[in-house]
Amino acid sequence: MTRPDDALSTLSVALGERSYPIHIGPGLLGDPQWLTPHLAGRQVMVVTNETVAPLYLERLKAGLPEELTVRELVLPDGEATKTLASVERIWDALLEAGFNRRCTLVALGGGVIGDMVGFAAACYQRGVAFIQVPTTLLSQVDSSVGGKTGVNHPRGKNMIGAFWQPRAVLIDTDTLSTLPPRELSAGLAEVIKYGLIRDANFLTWLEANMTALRGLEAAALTRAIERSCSLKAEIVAEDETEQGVRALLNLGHTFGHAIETHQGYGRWLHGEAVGTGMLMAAELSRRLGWLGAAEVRRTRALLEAAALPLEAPADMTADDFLSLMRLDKKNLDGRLRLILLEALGRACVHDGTPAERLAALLEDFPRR
Ligand SMILES: NC(=O)c1ccc[n+]([C@@H]2O[C@H](COP(=O)([O-])OP(=O)(O)OC[C@H]3O[C@@H](n4cnc5c(N)ncnc54)[C@H](O)[C@@H]3O)[C@@H](O)[C@H]2O)c1
Ligand SMILES: O=C(O)C(=O)C[C@@H](O)[C@H](O)[C@H](O)COP(=O)(O)O
Ligand SMILES: [Zn+2]
Repeated sequence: MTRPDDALSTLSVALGERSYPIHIGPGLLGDPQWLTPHLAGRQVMVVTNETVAPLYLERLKAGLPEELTVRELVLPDGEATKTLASVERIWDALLEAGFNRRCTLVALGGGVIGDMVGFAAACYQRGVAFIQVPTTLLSQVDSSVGGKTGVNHPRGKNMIGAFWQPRAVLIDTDTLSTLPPRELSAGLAEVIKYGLIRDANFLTWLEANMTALRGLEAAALTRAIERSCSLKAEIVAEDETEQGVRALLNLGHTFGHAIETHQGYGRWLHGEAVGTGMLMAAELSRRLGWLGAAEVRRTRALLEAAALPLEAPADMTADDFLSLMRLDKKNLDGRLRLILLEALGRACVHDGTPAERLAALLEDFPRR
């Protein structure tokens, strides 16, 4: 039986009283039935950015009942704006509107907006409700789910933040029609991540469907979003605050965050840096004797098919990598903790990588 193209699906992030739904499908934005049940009270602040506002803000507002007090805040675009100063603008707007503890923040946009709005909600009057309405592939498959919120610091990525879960995640797959190809590829990096860490069958499916995904074919995109969200929801339900298994979602991120920070936030997209970082992790796993050369070639081919960069930045030395990687939040007691691959579809946390093996990888890994 084939699934109709306009079918909606709902997943759940199981966190007891704080459990929430992830609704996935086309046409969700303007339809009041999805947003309204999750509002905490009558005050709603929609936060978005200058790129997304002209595309989707009116559509979202059309789905809100008239009797609500609705305010909007349109922030500048870009990873470089993921700062405490931008979050202060959200708090200023809430105070200026006289919003109280029963207000709801709605994050309409990609992961930058989602992370900042979630953090603003976590702190405003010690915590108010928020809803994620992700509009990039990356935010639909990853950042909108799981409650990691926060901002960057000039010295390190996502260094300031809080765990704060949304009330709901509303994924309108129609929004992907306006996404630039480079952003689509960045999102595919996090999709590939799920296959690499936890689902070898999904990885095989991605290999067979990469052309359809890059061609924005609705059925393929929906399946990739559903599988990604389902894997993430499972992990978050098991380990909300990253005491154990959740760290696997960081595959490629120790290298990737170092690239993003070194290059100045925004020159490399998060997904691009993570894609290259995953290849670095796969190659290190091979050098430690866990992966075979053929498995690294498979990983590289899939990243290449997703049009992701396969080389590290030319101006980044091994020492640049190491000094930034030492700041990573996963490290404990001065030991670097890396997510490595024991097989395609199975990842582990490793804190015993010999320093000389890591240094050699960082020296040898191709640059462009
Ligand atoms: N909290 C988490 O668990 C988590 C997970 C992964 C990534 N992140 C964070 O997410 C951020 C990256 O998110 P991102 O890739 O969505 O980047 P982004 O938010 O910068 O969005 C990418 C670009 O696409 C534009 N855009 C958004 N929706 C669009 C649409 N439908 N059509 C056209 N353009 C659109 C945005 O304005 C922006 O220019 C990073 O800061 C990363 O650290 C967080
Ligand atoms: O949800 C998680 O857990 C992740 O690690 C998902 C990552 O894709 C995401 O980039 C996250 O923001 C990284 O978090 P950090 O704690 O390494 O900053
Ligand atoms: Zn990520």
